Amino acid sequence: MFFITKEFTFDAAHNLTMYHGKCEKLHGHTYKLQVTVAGEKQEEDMVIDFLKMKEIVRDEVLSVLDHSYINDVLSQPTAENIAEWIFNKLAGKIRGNSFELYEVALWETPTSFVRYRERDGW
Ligand SMILES: Nc1nc2c(c(=O)[nH]1)N=C([C@H](O)[C@H](O)COP(=O)(O)OP(=O)(O)OP(=O)(O)O)CN2
Ligand SMILES: [Zn+2]
Repeated sequence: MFFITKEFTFDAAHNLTMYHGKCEKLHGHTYKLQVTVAGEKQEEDMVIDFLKMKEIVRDEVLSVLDHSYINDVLSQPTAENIAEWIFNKLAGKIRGNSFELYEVALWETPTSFVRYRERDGW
């Protein structure tokens, strides 16, 4: 089993509406996103082409979130909810006979990140 990871960044603003503290105020982050696919090698001895991952993430995620106000997409845009939303946007697009989306990891700050997988037991 191989785990293929591609990394991205995007800039966005948000405020946590159901939160009492500094993050209820409007502020922004440069989010770091890692998308990981699990699978076996097929044609060209690749699991999935990094270029294909880049195109899918650009079309499905970055086109919506980069330079956005994330509350327009999610009413409570915690890192948890954003990572889950990204996973659900990508899962149907990154699926084949020999590979599938494994994990989305999302950094809100250099020291704070979440990882989301649809199921446990990998
Ligand atoms: N479990 C979660 N906790 C917090 C979230 C979240 O999405 N999930 N979000 C926030 C705020 O959005 C905040 O922007 C990030 O918090 P924090 O890591 O405390 O930010 P700092 O800039 O203070 O980070 P440092 O790297 O520690 O300076 C809060 N909590
Ligand atoms: Zn924040």
